[in-house]
This record gives sequence, structure tokens and C-alpha cells, in this order.
Amino acid sequence: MELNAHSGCHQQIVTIDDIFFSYENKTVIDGLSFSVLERDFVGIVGSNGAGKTTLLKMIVGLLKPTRGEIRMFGQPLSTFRDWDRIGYVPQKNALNPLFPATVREVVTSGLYNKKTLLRRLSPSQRSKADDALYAMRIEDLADRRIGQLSGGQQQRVFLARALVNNPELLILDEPTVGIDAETQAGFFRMIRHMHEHHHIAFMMVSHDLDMVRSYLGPEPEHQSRGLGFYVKHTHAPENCRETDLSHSRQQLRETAEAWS
Ligand SMILES: Nc1ncnc2c1ncn2[C@@H]1O[C@H](COP(=O)(O)OP(=O)(O)OP(=O)(O)O)[C@@H](O)[C@H]1O
Repeated sequence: MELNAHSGCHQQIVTIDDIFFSYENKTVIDGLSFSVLERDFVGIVGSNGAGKTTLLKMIVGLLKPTRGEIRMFGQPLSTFRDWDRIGYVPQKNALNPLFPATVREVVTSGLYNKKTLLRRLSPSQRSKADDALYAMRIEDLADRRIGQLSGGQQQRVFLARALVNNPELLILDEPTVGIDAETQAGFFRMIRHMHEHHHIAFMMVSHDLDMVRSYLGPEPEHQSRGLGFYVKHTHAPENCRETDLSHSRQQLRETAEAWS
């Protein structure tokens, strides 16, 4: 059933309409249709090479489907410009320890776009960055160089960067790779808390099937050529997502606490 992209509480955030993708002669995505509604949590699983990262890259516009169309908030990707509404944390790459940016600089870089690149940050933007550092419990790392942090700490920094614009959709590509089991558990508690309390939709690639099933249910809602999509729909209250996305200090404190 094709839902109206603007129908109140169940607005489609991402609409994937019969897309195909090939690298040279190798077909990776083959006629995939799927949609993510406001406040859904979608866990994407599949074996190595099944096309999970390729799919996320298409959704954020880094790759173009060979055929078919992706729409964001009802708008074709080719004309979509509202990227502030989406946070994306790519698959972890080891950062060069000499990479000179500090944690605060990396987080605030999420606030810049083409229009604001040359402007100074306003006080309210600075306080957004402080909030994101606080929620990810990395305030005390703010002046450290990111390249000198552990993998788990770097992941928190990239999450804070993705969160700084209060996105409506957060796209995470294997966010806990290389992170110890205890930190992973804290990470998932925090993600879950954000989903339940901050009204953000998630698309998350994960190899942790136990975690995916425990939160999203035992069976995938949709399967396509080696990819499984586990989904938790969250029925929005009367007003759908609150229009004021600036999180209260209390909400941020609870998110910070969910780590432990
Ligand atoms: N730039 C590229 N050029 C050619 N082939 C590629 C390229 N990137 C990925 N592939 C191939 O496309 C397929 C899908 O890759 P992709 O990274 O999307 O898989 P994945 O499901 O994310 O895998 P993993 O679980 O290992 O991260 C793989 O067979 C991969 O080798």
C-alpha cells in the first residue's frame, strides 16, 4: 500500500521505490522497495557483502540507484536539500591519530552547511553542540584531539555530530563495530532511550542479531536478496512528532544516564 507521504503521524520519511544498484557488472540491490515511517526503528541485517552499506549510501545521496527512486520526506533525492533533518554516521574508519580536529570542532562541524560555512556560530548553535556533547557523555573530552581517542569514544563523537541538528532520522552503519561488549550494551540502551523519548526514526545496520531481535521482534518485516529489515513502528500521539525538537535538559540528562 502506498501511503500518503504527508499524512500526518505516519509521514514517510524514506521511500525506496523499486531500486536497483550494480557496481560495474555486479548487481548488489535488486528491485528493493521499502519505506520508513516517522519514528520507526529499522534494523538492517545481512551477511558481509549483502549490500547494507551500499543501500545507506544511496539513501544519503552518496550513490545513485541504477534504476528506481528514493524519496526523502516525499521529495525525490535529486531535489532534496534538507539534509539537516538527517544524521548519518558512516561505518567506522580508523582515524589517523594525527588528525588535528578537537572533539568540539568535529561536533560543531555538523552545524555547518553550504549556507553557513563562513558564518560564526551563534550562541544557540554553541549550546546545541554542548547539549550533544552532554548527551553522549563526552563533555570532558571536548578539547581532546579526536584521533587520540579510543574507538568507542570516537563513535560517541560522531554520534554527537550527527545529533547536533536534532535530526528526524538517524542513519547508523554498524555503530558498535570494534567496541567492547559492555560499551555496546550501554550504546544500545542509549539508542533505545533516544528512540523512545526523543522521537527520532532510526535506520541501523547491525550484525548483532540478538540485539536487533530483542528490540525489534523475532522476524524481519521485509526481506530482499539477503537483506532483512526488522522494524518497530511507534504510533505517534495526536500531534505526531513534537515540533520543538530542542531537547530539554531533563531529556538530555536521561539520555546521558541511559549509557550506564
Ligand atoms: N566501490 C565498490 N566497487 C566495487 N564493488 C564494491 C564497491 N563497494 C562495495 N562493493 C561490493 O558490493 C557488495 C556490497 O558491499 P556493501 O559494502 O554494501 O556490503 P555490506 O552488506 O555493507 O557488507 P559488510 O557487512 O561487510 O559491511 C560487496 O560484494 C562489495 O564487495
